[in-house]
Amino acid sequence: MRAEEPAGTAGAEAVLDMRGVGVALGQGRRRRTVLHDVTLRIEPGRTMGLIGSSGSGKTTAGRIALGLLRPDTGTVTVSGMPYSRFRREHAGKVQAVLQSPQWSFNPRRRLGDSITEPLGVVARTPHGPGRIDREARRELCLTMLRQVGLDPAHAGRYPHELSGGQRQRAAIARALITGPEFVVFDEAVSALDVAVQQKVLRLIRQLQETHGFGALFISHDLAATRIASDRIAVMLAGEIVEEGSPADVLDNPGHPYTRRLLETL
Ligand SMILES: Nc1ncnc2c1ncn2[C@@H]1O[C@H](COP(=O)(O)OP(=O)(O)OP(=O)(O)O)[C@@H](O)[C@H]1O
Repeated sequence: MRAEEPAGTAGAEAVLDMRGVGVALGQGRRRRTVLHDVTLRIEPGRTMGLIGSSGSGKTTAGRIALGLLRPDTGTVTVSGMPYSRFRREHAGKVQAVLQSPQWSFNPRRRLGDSITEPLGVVARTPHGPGRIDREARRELCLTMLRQVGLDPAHAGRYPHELSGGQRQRAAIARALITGPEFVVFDEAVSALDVAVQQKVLRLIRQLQETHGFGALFISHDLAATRIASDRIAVMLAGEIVEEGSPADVLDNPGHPYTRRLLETL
C-alpha cells in the first residue's frame, strides 16, 4: 500500500478513520470473512474512491463507514469519536447517497418533505439546533434545491416526476441538508448516463468545496472515480491491496490485481 499523505492535509483530524477493520457475515457454515484488516483514512473535504470487482467488499466497507454494521475487529472513528458516541451526539453528520434514489424516496411524499426529513433527527440531538419550524425548514429546503441546481418548484413534485439525474440531485440535497461531516456515495452516479454523470460529479465536487465534507466514493466506474476522488483505494477479496492518488493507481498501478481490474472494468 502506498501510504503517503495528500499534500496539505497531513495531521488534519480524519472525518473517517477505519483501522484494521475485519468482519465476517452469514450464518453457520456459510459464514465467511468479507473484510480483512481494512484501513481507510479520509480527511475533511477530501474524497477517497473505493474500487474493486463485484463482491470484493466495497458496500460492506461503506456500511461500516456509515455505522450500519459493526466490525468484528479493528476500530472506526468519525471525527475522532467512536461511532456510538458520535451518533448519539451528532446525528445527521454522516449521510449516504445511494444508487437508486427512486427506491429511497417515498413515492407518495413530495420531494420537499423527503429532503427536509433528516432535519427531524438532527433537531433531537444534544448538539442539534432544537426544533426547526416549518418556515425555517422550507427555507433550508429551497437553499439546498438551489445548491444542487434544482428549481424551487421541485419541492412540490413527486419522485416519479423527475428525471434520474434530477432525483440524484434531490438525493444529494437531502444528504447535505444536515451539514454532514462525512458522506458515503455508493454507486451514486452509476445509474445515470455519461453526460448526466459528469454534471452530477462536478456538482458533488463543487458542493464539497462549499460544505467541506469528507467522502467515500464507492464505484465500479473508473472514469467517475477519477473525477470524484483525491485518493483511490483498491479492494480485492475484502482487503485493500493498493492506495494512492488517482494518477498513481489508475495510470501507474502497482498491484497486479489493479492492472487486471483496469483491463476489465
Ligand atoms: N449479509 C450478508 N451475509 C452474507 N454474506 C454477505 C452479506 N452481505 C454481503 N455478503 C457477501 O460479502 C461479499 C462482499 O459484498 P459487498 O456487497 O460488500 O461487495 P461489493 O464489492 O460492494 O459488490 P458489488 O460491486 O457487486 O456491489 C460478497 O461475497 C457478498 O455475497
